[in-house]
Amino acid sequence: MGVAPEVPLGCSGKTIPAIGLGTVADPRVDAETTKAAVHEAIKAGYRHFDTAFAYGSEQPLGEAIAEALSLGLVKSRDEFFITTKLWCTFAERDQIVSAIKMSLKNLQLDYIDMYLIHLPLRLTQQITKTPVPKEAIKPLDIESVWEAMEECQNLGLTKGIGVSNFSCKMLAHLLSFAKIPPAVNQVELNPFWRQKKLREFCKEKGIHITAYSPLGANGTRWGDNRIVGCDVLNEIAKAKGKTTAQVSLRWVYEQGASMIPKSFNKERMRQNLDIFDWCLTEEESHKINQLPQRKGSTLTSIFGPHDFLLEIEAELEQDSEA
Ligand SMILES: NC(=O)C1=CN([C@@H]2O[C@H](COP(=O)(O)OP(=O)(O)OC[C@H]3O[C@@H](n4cnc5c(N)ncnc54)[C@H](OP(=O)(O)O)[C@@H]3O)[C@@H](O)[C@H]2O)C=CC1
Ligand SMILES: O=C[C@H](O)[C@@H](O)[C@@H](O)[C@H](O)C(=O)O
Repeated sequence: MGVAPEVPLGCSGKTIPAIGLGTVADPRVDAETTKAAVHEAIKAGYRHFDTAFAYGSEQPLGEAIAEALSLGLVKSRDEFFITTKLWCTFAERDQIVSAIKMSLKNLQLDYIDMYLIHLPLRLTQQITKTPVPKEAIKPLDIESVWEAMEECQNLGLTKGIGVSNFSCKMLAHLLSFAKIPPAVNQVELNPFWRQKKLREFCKEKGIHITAYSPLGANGTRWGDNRIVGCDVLNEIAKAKGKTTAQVSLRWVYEQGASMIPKSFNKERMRQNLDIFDWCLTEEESHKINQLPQRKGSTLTSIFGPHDFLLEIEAELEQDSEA
């Protein structure tokens, strides 16, 4: 296995590597660059990778995995933990099994480890430009969509199923009818978006949280340097001989979540793995827990300022209240 410890996947008895590599580059990069970054990450010890149909990174990730297996860098497919996501244009009962099969083909895999509903909404058309027209954004028929997600797991196309960007309220509704409960909710989680309510709810219900944008998406269009440039985190980092990025990732790990920081830079991807043999003191955690809350990526910034999206955002924001 890789160098990252495994953390429990809720109460399932299964585990997930505590850290994985995110694969969305912004600005977007070509497939060869993504493939080369994944190759470097595998050499550094990463075994958990996060992708999505929408990212366009499934194919280069699949190629890098196939190459690592054929070179003997990794002995068996089972050593990897691969998450991918159902895109909103396929979020309908009768399209989901073919959507996962498409992702499997892109990834050159027989099964996925974790298949997530990417967002709590459906799109009736591909996004060609933003803002997306209001009439193209529809609510998710979660009961029938989840039934198809369960079918994916029952068919052996994925080992686990879960969701992404779901609120406590959405999860409670899902749990009320799910035959297979969601194993994961992948959400933004970092020292500036601490998701206290959501973390407590998920802990109680046995739903594992995976943190996206654990570094505040530094340098991307949907993020900024509020984490890597934060004086409080910087002070803690200096005292420990670490970087602010490492302090942020360590804080996420100490909340029991797994995380998927993206770095396509050889040194930084290695730096991000080096967070497991030291810890934050109570005082340091206390300081972090006082930082002002500010969410990075929002649905309205991706799709446009539509009322339905504003309602979802308001619901998601309640879950990060202190
Ligand atoms: N489910 C969802 O809706 C979402 C999922 N995601 C997933 O989560 C992943 C990670 O989230 P993302 O939003 O990309 O943001 P991150 O918080 O992981 O930040 C990534 C940015 O930080 C930089 N960076 C990485 N390591 C360091 C470091 N040690 N010091 C300073 N800067 C660093 C990277 O640049 P560089 O490469 O140059 O190092 C990159 O620009 C995505 O790639 C994607 O897989 C993301 C958003 C939404
Ligand atoms: O086209 C839209 C994009 O795929 C967007 O929804 C995602 O990139 C999301 O921000 C994520 O990173 O998961």
